[in-house]
Order: sequence, then C-alpha cells, then structure tokens
Amino acid sequence: MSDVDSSGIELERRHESCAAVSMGQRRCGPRILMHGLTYHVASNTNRGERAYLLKDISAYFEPNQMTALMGPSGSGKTTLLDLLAGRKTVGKTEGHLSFGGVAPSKPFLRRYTGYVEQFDTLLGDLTVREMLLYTAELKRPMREPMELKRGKVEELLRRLRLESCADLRIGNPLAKGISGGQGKRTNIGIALISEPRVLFLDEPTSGLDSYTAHEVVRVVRGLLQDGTTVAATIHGPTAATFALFDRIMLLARGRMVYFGPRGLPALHYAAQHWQHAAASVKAVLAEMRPADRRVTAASALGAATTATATAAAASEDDDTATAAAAAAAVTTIALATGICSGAGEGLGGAAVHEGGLRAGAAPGACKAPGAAGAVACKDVGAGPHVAAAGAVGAACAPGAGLSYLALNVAEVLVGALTEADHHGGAEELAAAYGRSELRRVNEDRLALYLLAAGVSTSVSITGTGNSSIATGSGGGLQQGTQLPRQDPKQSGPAGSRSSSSRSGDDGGSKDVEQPPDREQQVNGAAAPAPAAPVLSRLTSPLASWSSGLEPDQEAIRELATRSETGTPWYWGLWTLLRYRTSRNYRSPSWLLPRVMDKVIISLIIVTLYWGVGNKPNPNNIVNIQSSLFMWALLPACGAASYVPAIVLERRLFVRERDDGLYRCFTYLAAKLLEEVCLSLGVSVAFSAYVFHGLRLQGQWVVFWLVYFLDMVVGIVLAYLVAALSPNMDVANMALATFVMTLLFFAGQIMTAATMPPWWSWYSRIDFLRYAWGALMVNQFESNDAELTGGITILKYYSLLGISKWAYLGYLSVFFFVFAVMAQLALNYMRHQRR
Ligand SMILES: Nc1ncnc2c1ncn2[C@@H]1O[C@H](COP(=O)(O)OP(=O)(O)OP(=O)(O)O)[C@@H](O)[C@H]1O
Repeated sequence: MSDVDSSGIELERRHESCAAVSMGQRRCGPRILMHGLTYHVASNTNRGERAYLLKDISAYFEPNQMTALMGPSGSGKTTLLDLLAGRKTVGKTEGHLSFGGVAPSKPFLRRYTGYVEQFDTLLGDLTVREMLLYTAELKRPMREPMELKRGKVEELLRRLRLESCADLRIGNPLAKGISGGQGKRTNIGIALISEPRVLFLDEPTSGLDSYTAHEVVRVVRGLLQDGTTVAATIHGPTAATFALFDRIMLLARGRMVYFGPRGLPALHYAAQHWQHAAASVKAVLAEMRPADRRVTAASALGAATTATATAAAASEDDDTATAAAAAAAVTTIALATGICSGAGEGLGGAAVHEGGLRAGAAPGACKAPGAAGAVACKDVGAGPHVAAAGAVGAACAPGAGLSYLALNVAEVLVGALTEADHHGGAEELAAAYGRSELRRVNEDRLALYLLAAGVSTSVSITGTGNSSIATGSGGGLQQGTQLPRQDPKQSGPAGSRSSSSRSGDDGGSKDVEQPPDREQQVNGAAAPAPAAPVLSRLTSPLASWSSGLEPDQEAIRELATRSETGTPWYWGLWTLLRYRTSRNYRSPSWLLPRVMDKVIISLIIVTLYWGVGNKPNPNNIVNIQSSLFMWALLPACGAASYVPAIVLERRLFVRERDDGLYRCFTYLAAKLLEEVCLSLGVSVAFSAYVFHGLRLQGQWVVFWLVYFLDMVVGIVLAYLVAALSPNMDVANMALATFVMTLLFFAGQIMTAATMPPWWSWYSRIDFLRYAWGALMVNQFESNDAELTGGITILKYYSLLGISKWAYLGYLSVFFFVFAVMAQLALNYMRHQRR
C-alpha cells in the first residue's frame, strides 16, 4: 500500500480517515517526524573517538501505516527504534525528532507507546493468560471493568493464536514452559494490550516459523485501523509478510540508503542507484517477465508520483482521458506494489482497487499462479482499461519468466545491501540516496508534515534535490515544538512560518514555495511527470491536511501527559502483590533460599548453645554473648539470598518500567512488602524456639524485634547493593565484603573502648552494633554478670546505660536510609547500557 502511498492516493485516503477523528469517529496516532537525526556514542573500538551509529536520518512514520526497518546486521535498526522509543541510555542525539510535532516526553513514551523488544522478558511463574491480564491490569485504566480487561486478553489470545497455550506456565530456561514462538507472541500481546498510539517492534518474527511470523505481523497490521503508527525491524520476511508493510527504510552502517515504497520501486531504485550492488538486483529484474518489468518504463518512483497528480486530477475534474491515464498509472503502481500479493488481506490490492475505481477503471479479477504459498492473487482492482489491463493480466497470468509474485523483494534488497556493505559501499549508497530524486520527494513531504504539525521550521521546497528544512534554532537535539498547538480553525499550518513563506490565505499552500522547473530524469529513465504537478498536488490540500494530519485531541492530551503510569501507585502495588507475590509464596525455589539458611543456622545455635542463657557464670558468659552475636549476624549474612531478586530480574524490571507498568517506588515497595511479610512470620517462629531453647533472659519481644529488624535491614541492604551492582558477581562480592567489615566494628571482636579513634565513626554506622548491643542489654541489664576485677560484661562492651529501645530505633533508621538509597539507585543507576 505504501507504494500507492508514494503516489499520494492512499495517503490522502488515510488522512481523510484521520481527519474524521476530529469529528469523534476514529483515533489517529501521531506522525513520527525525523530530520537530520544523528546519534553517536563514545567508540568502543577507537578510544577518544565518537562512533556514529545513526547519521542524518530524515524520514516520517505515518499513522495507519507500518514501516519496516531493514538492513544488514549491525546497521542501526534497533538503535533507531530505541532512540524513537526513548530507550537510549547513553550517547548523544542531534537533529529533529517529534511525534506529531511535539517532543515525545518520557511519560508519553512509557504510557502510550508499545515496544516489543528482541528478547523475551516475561514472568516465568505466570501462565500466558495471567501474564496478559497482569499487564492489562497495570496498563489499562484502573476503573475499566475487569470483564472488559478479560475480554481484551481473550481477544488477543485468539488473534495471536495463543489459546492452546493460554494456561501453560511461561517457564524459564531451567524449567521449560511455552515455546520460543509462543513467548514471542506473548511479548507482542503485552505491547498490544494497551492499544498503543505508536508501536515499535524489534524483530517481532525472529524465531517464528513463516506461517506464525505472517500471522503475527498480520495481527500487528490489524492495529492500523485504530490509527496506530507502527515501525518494526524485520529480518528475512517471506514475500507475503513483507507485503503487509507499507514502507521500508533501508539502513547500512547507520545511514539511510532508501526510504520509500516496499515493492518493485525499491528494486528499481536499487538497480539504478546502488552502483556495486546493482548487479544482483538487475539480474533479478532481468529474470522477470516483461509485463512485470514494464514498470521500469517510467521507474516506479516516477510512476508513483505521476499517478499522484493524474489520478487526483481525475477524481477532481472527471476528465475521461486523464482518468484513463490515471488508471494506467495506478495499475502500473499496482504491479510495482505487488497487488496480487495481497496475502489474504487485499492489502495493496484494496488500495489500488480503490484508486483504480476512483480513476475510472473498471474492476477486474485475475488468478495468479500462486507463486509463494500465501502469496495469492486476489481480486485486482485496476480493470481491463487501456494498457493497464494488459499489464495486470500479464502480471497475473502464468507465463515465462519470473513473476513478481514469486519474488521476495526483501530478500533481494537486503542481500544486495549486505553485499554492498561487506565491500564497504554503505557510504556510497547513502550518498546516492542523498543525490536521488526519491530523497527530494521524501524531504519535500517531510517539510510539509513539519509545517502541518506546527513545528517551527524554515521550509524550502526547491525541487532541485536540495530541499532544506531548518528546525528551530541550531544545535543539539531539536525535539519539536511544545503544546499548545495552533487553533485548527485557523487557516494554514500551526507554528511559525518560514521566513521564505509567502503570506496569503490560500489554505496553507502559501507556506511552501512553488518549485522551479527541474531535471525530469528519475532513476535514469524519463520521468513522465514534472515535479510541479506533484508538488502542487502535495501542497494544495495542505490546509485540510494540516488538520487531518494532526493527532486527534486525545492524542494531543496524551502527548502532554506527565504521569509515567496509567494507574496509581497503590493499584500497581496491589497488582504486583496479587500476581507476583502470591506466586512467589507458592514457589519452593523462591521460598527455600529465604528460609533454609535460617533453619540451618538456628538449629546449630540451639543445639550448640542449648540452655546457656540462664547460667551467667564467668565460663558461660562468652558462650552467651557469642550466641547473641551469631543471632545478630545471621540475617546480615543471609542477605545474599535477596540479591538475585533484583539483579536477575533487572531486564524485566527495566522493560516493565519503560513500558509504564509501574514506577520504581511501586516496584521496590512491592518487593519489600513481600519480603517483610515473609520475614515477619519466619522471625516470630525462629526467634521463639531459639529464645526458649537457649533459655535467654530479658524480653522475648526484644529478641524477636532485633532479629526481625536485622532481617529487613539485611534485605534492603541486599537490594541496595544489587541495585548498585552491574551483575551477580559484583553484587555478591560487594555484599560479602561489606558484611565482613561490619563484623569488625560491631563491638564484639574489638570493643568500642579499644577501637582506634579514626575507626570509631564506622562503628557508629554499623547496624550490627545496634542489633547485638540491644540483645546484650536485653540479656544482661537485669543480671549484669561480672567478668574480672569488678568489670561487668555490659561495662566491658561499653553497653552500660544503653537503652535497648533506642538501639532498636537506630536499627529501624537503617531500614529507611537503605530503602531510600535503594530507591535512588534503582531509579538512576543504568546498568543496561543501550
Ligand atoms: N560504542 C560503540 N562503538 C562502536 N560501535 C558501536 C558501539 N555501540 C554499538 N555499536 C555498533 O552499532 C551498530 C548498531 O547496532 P544495532 O543493534 O542498532 O544494529 P541492528 O541493525 O539492530 O543489528 P541486528 O539486526 O543484528 O539486531 C552495531 O554495528 C554495533 O556494533
């Protein structure tokens, strides 16, 4: 359809549908506008240099359209998606990037865009259905009835063909659950559950069989009717799957080497412009049947642009002759776009059908030789009218030579591009695109879109291939203008006008200079239409476009959102507890590491120090104080078992936070709550039997409180260390080292009185000191046993006169301090560098 899009017909149709949004009929997502988008990072190969991962990308992704990002591995496809989705954590971005003219804020990106990442990040303990429901509860409005949410989930399960595994546990690499393909589709379901305005997909079909891959892309395509803007990186799609895309952007070494229709026009472009890669493309074209090759006569691009003017003219003044020409042109495009490869949806076919009829051509039908599986010839709109009919017929009838239907354009293009890239030709291809007519047309349209979107621009559509768009003042990242937007009732586009713009009230086209005559050669073949009609076609309806192309009011409101999540924090907390904590409490692999260390150590303490607590004779005092020290130390040492909860889950946490499921605070609060609740039960049970087994003195409640507080301080300390550490190795090392340092300064190994003054500060911030100190005071305050020379044990350890309640208070302060630090670390530490 995009091929038709380049002609403007289909595009206009969509704009009309978008315009209807303002009348409350449909949603229309924002158009993504990029101009001169450049992204660079510190090179990891050449020290001190910058690596330009994206360079000078100027393009637009349309609402209601699906754009494929393609290119060799490492060409920058994921980088571009990350940049658009605001998920880059390093590097510097320059150029203009806006969504419908508005700089995309983080809250908007999190709440209203979906991103399907290359790698699955799912909760292994949930079933597929639960995973979708969990996401629905966090992403969809809190007040939406549960039945509606369930309905959406069931619909997605059906559309993604996940019904058969809906109640299967997702599993993990150690305990296999659903298959890789089912996991991929579940991930896509997660992104779709909130019906996002914009959807980014990074290799959504990798690991899927061709049938499922096609189904997945077809489901995504179904979103377009909701006005979603879709961009996806894709490797090696089948011809049928490729036909589901509207446009393609080809990248090589971070440079754009093609942006336009996906069908034969792209092949012709490559044959004409890709010096060193052209041979393979030309060979493919040479193999094609003459009828399929006919499109070369005017070059696909020329034909497409010609059709824009002629078909539109036909629809306006109903001139029969022009209608015929339009039909021919439209049919030519039909061939170029592979309308016979409608792949079950009548994709391109439907559009061309519409275009054909509109231009006066009679409908016709054909039966294709069924070249490649699902690539089936559908009802073709452009009828037996003038030369077009012959062309369509020839294209669809069996005959000698390679049919377009049998051709996987994606494979040919990416193959040729990869070959050129291997021979160091990426720069050359980018330069060729820079010189091409295609780029000029693209940039002219981008200029109009920027104007229509109200971006502060200086637009010059020169028609000489060097059209320029200067966005705002120079330097740094220009991310569009901010709201409020211009009143749509006002004529012309919103935003500031070009200094070179003419003033007047002719509906917006005044803002664009009419182009001078220009070279008519396109792709080496005579372009049958001059630029002027094309441009006038592009510019004349600018006024209506400027309203029709703007995101609807709802989208504008969404773009201005300040909240990163769609649901309040308490709802997020409740949902996390219901779906995750409830599963964790039932999972032995989660429970055992949290309980077993306490079981073993407490058993050792009880059996080793059985009944020592009520025998405070000088021989036993050492045993009592060392058993209390071990009791204080146990939770701190056991903290290591809480590290994986943060480190191993990091990828999931980052994805869910970036998806706007919850805030950092909500996540941490849920994690702490589930651990604290478990610790409460565990600490009561273990402290009871140890306290009585050892026949300790003082109050049991203090003994228990010390253990409980010590435990939760250890947990939050583990979270802090995990949040600060890039991986498990570092976290384990850091936590173990830190806990070891605490041993030295707790006051038991070296008493506070004998500690060198330069270390006494550390003993003050050693939470073990307060834990053990409170236990000692609790044990000996009523019976302070004498050691030697009249020195009592509390005096010896500098604990005389200490309030155990004060020490318990200090201990709880550590919990809050570590919790705040862990929250900051989770929020601001970026270990996933992308
Ligand atoms: N710091 C760096 N210095 C130099 N090159 C880098 C740096 N960081 C990333 N790159 C390169 O940037 C390129 C872009 O990677 P990206 O993941 O966007 O490619 P891709 O097209 O999505 O690849 P694939 O299809 O294999 O997923 C890669 O070639 C990578 O090696």
